[in-house]
Formats: sequence, C-alpha cells, structure tokens
Amino acid sequence: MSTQPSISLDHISKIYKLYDKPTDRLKEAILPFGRKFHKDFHAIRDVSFSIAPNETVGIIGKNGSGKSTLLKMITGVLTPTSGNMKVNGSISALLELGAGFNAEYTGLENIYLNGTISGFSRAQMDEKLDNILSFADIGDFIHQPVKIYSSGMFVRLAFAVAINVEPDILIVDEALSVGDMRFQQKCFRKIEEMKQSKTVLFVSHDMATITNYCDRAIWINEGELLEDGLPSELAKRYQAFMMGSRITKSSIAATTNKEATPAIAQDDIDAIPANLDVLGDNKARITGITMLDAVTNEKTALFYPAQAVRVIIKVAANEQIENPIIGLSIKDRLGNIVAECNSETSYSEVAELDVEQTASYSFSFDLPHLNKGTYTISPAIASGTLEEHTQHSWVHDAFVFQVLSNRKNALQGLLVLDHVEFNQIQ
Ligand SMILES: Nc1ncnc2c1ncn2[C@@H]1O[C@H](COP(=O)(O)OP(=O)(O)OP(=O)(O)O)[C@@H](O)[C@H]1O
Repeated sequence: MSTQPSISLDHISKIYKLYDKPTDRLKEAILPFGRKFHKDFHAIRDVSFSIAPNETVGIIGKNGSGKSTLLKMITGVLTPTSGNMKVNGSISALLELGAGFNAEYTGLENIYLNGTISGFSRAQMDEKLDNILSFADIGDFIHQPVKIYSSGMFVRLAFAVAINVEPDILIVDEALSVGDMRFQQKCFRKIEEMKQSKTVLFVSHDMATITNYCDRAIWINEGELLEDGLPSELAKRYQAFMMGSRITKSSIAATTNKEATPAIAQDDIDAIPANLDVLGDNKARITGITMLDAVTNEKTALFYPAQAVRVIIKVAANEQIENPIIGLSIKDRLGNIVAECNSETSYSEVAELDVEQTASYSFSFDLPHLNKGTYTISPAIASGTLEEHTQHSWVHDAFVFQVLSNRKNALQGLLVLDHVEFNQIQ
C-alpha cells in the first residue's frame, strides 16, 4: 500500500466572487481599467490537512461552513483560489443527488455512463453489473429514466455505482441520509468493509455516525479548520458548540485542560424550548436545563454509558414555594422511564423560594449503562413531601442527549452489560 497521503491540502483557500446584481458581473468583464464590481467571500480559508490511504475521516461543521466547497475541490469540481492540493488515487463521490447522472437516461444507461466517466470499458461494466443491480435492489425501475425515481431509489443506485467502480477514495455526503434505515445500514456495512483498504471521507451532521465509523474527524467552521482529531473527543465540543455555547478556538484549547473546571454561568444554562408539554399549576416554572460532563464541566449532549454527568436545572417561582422538591426523569426514545431522581430521595432540603426568585440546582450522578441511542430528560419542580406533593411544573423531554457506544460491536437492549466474563467450564 502506498505510504503517500491519498489526499493532501496545503494552505487551501477558496474565494467566491459575490456580485450585488447580475449586471455587475458583466460590467466587470467588459469595463476597462480592471474595476472591481464584486466582494470577495472566503468560503474556505487556509485549510491544511492530509489523509492517509486507509483512513476514514468525517467532516463536520454547521450549515454553510464550507464542507461541500471543500469536498468539491477534492473531487476536482471546483478549483482552489490558492494553495496546493494533491489527490493520489481514483475518487468516487456521492456528493449531490444527481451529480454524474443524466435524468433522461434509464438507470441501466446511467450505470454505463458512470462507468465510462470512471474509465471502465463496456465489457468491464458488464462484469460489475450484477453486483450493482443486487446492491441497488430497485427491480424493474432500472429500465426507467432516473427522472422518475424517488430520492431513495436514486441514492440506492448512486451508492451501488459509487462502490462498484473500485475507487481508491470514496466520498459520501449527506446524500445517504435519504435512503431508508435498512439501506443505510447496508451502506454502512459496505463502508466498514471498504475502510479496511480505502480512504473514506464523509460528511454528516449526525455525530453518532461520525463517532461510530470514522477514525478521525475534521471540524470546519466558517471556512476554517477548527479542530482535527479523535471523533469522540471532538464530538463533545461540537455538540456543545451547536447547542449555542460560546466556544471559540482559544477556549477549546483551554477547556481540553481537565484541571480547569469552571462553574457554569447562569446564562450558560440553556433556556427551555418553547412549545413543550408542561404539566402543573405553574406556581413555579422550569426555565432552563443543561447537561455537563462532570469531569470537564463542559456542556455537552453526548455521553458514553455510565459516564459521570451533571444536570443543571434552573427554576423561577411565580409564588412563594415552601418545601420545594426538584426532580428529573430520564426517558428513552419510546418514552419509557429509564431512571428518576429528586432532591427528596437524595435527602437534600431545598430552601423555600420567594415570589419571583430564581434558583439553579445541580444533580451529579453516573449515567446508567445505557445502550447507544437518544434519551431525554424531563425536569420537574413540586412542593410538599414525596407522599403528598403538588406538581408546579414538569417539562416533558426538555433536554435531548445521545449515548454513544464505546464498543466496536453494539448489541441490542436498553442497557449494556458490563464486566461480562465468558469462560468455557467443561
Ligand atoms: N457558488 C457560490 N457562490 C457564492 N457563495 C457560495 C457558492 N457556493 C457556496 N457559497 C457559500 O459558501 C459558504 C460555504 O458553503 P458550502 O455549501 O460549502 O457549506 P456547507 O458546509 O457544505 O453547508 P451545508 O451543510 O449547508 O451543506 C456558504 O456561505 C455559501 O453560501
């Protein structure tokens, strides 16, 4: 296997010219003295990285951060404005639905068209045809023009072609997300197989996907490379960033220092989203909720099974509340309650709340050994005793978090079993 990087970017920038009016473009082209009628927009600014031949790398970044521009430059659809780029090997890219396909051609004709683009003869494509057809599994639609395909059918064919033209580098954009669950799983199994020997680059907004399938993640923000590292590490900061916490390049460096565990500022507690189901008499309200990694004190919504966490709940009293009880439920995606806790069962007395007083409370605990998936937290404030209390506010599913798998092969079930020992005894 080649030791050369399969992709290497050296100080790559891409500037788009933005014109206020279409006529400005024309004016700029025809008027003398080189007068400028455009503004420069840096979609990618000074990005450098290289990717080894058998690496699987996820590119993340919020909408408009420059991911597609970057991938288009790697595939050669766009030319960088400055910098050097080297690509070593053939690329098969599933970038935008439709790219490389002729809408008027049938699926079958498009298979051959794509084969030609990738440098294969008709006879070579004849040999690949069975594999492509069985992977795409779209039956007789293969003889219909692709313009009548559903987006799901389209992605099936496009992916089947992309993996069968023997690329050295496979690039997959969000496109895959339009396929149905079962097909997506089939694609990921294929990606898993290909990543042993090929370079796989993919863009996804789904952090769990990147954490599960990639060896490395690159985070692009406003055209710049913000971080390049282990997906599980980067995912936590990315999630916090997407939740609106004020993370900048310099504060990311500072928060990776585990010794710095600052207390959370009041305005760092996320406000409760509007339109949630709230039960109670509204004498007190839940106004905010946030989850933190208990070790680093960083805001995040991505955890591993049994990880130490803190949940911060902010309340505001509309009336005087004697003997407040603060609590929370953790639910799975089907609404089953996984676990609950409250200030009473933790033997903590909560001070009375005056009218219009606000207060924040923190629960620290180790998450259960939850299996990979999406969970929610429903916080509540009541008053009285556990046996006899009045519910003031119970906000269903106020906070959503993900549990990632820290195992290579995840199994079924709500919980993961730990310290499993298996021996042959006879
Ligand atoms: N042809 C173009 N001319 C001018 N600006 C462009 C052009 N293409 C993209 N942009 C701008 O460049 C920035 C980066 O766009 P790009 O599509 O690369 O982002 P992205 O990270 O892929 O976004 P998304 O996740 O929404 O697909 C955006 O602000 C976009 O508006």
